[in-house]
Amino acid sequence: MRLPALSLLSAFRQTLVQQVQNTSVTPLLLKQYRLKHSDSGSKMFSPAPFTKDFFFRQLFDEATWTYTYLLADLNTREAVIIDPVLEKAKRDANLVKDLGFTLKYALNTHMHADHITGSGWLKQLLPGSKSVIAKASGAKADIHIKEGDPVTFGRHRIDTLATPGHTNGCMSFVIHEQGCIFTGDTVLIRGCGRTDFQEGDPAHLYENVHSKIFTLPDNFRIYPAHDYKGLMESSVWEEKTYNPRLTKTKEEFINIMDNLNLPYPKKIDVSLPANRECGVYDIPKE
Ligand SMILES: N[C@@H](CCC(=O)N[C@@H](CSS)C(=O)NCC(=O)O)C(=O)O
Repeated sequence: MRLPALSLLSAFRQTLVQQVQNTSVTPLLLKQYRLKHSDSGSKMFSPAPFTKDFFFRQLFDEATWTYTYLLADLNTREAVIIDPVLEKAKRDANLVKDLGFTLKYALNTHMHADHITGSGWLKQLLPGSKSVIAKASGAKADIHIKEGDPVTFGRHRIDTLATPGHTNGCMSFVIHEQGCIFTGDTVLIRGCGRTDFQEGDPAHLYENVHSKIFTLPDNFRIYPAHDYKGLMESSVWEEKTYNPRLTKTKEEFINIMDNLNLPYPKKIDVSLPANRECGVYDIPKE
């Protein structure tokens, strides 16, 4: 009897697994073999490569554990920066200059409570750049956006998603072609933004994540605004599988979020008033 090609392939794999099991191969090797040859393995390890004309740099503020992202079109040299931090504005401006980029926009995923945005000062350091934030945030900026308003730099396009829950004005920025999303504080790696101040609403956060972020392809990279454990990126698949909060039911999630009992961010009293003014309030003189 002739076996169809697919059955032959799976019979071959089965034999291989049996052979591996019968030898002294360690369980780790077996696990790696299974991951490599299963769907979940490829989903986990195969983010789409960035295109050659796309520049990506993750930057870090060690005082507040904030990630800032500098993106650029390598042909036109137009750049955008996502979630810059005031104290790092000079570093970021110097990097933009060193690389021969022109900063078009300083984007904020939301009105941060733990640090002052660098967008106001960057506008002064890099004249011509404009600050951007969601209208729903209530913060001042040169450009107010809502869901669906595209943000472009060179030929690249950021699609904007409204993902309120941590704050009313939270947005996530997707670049479909590069297979990545910048989630701000909406999805953190194995966590999510707290919902106990500003306009926090755990039900909204949960619904927005499940309907707008977890519906993206599994291999999309997730870049958050913070990580407190040293992790740098995740993927839609990883967070759908391992996020200890967002994998729960909505009711369980609300219960978790209502009982986090986290201390308030140390800089909340200076950050919120400054960020309402786009971070131009109390700019360091140096
Ligand atoms: N200790 C930090 C603040 C830590 C914190 O509250 N982070 C926020 C995002 S910044 S408002 C958050 O949502 N955390 C979620 C979590 O589960 O930790 C400081 O003092 O700045």
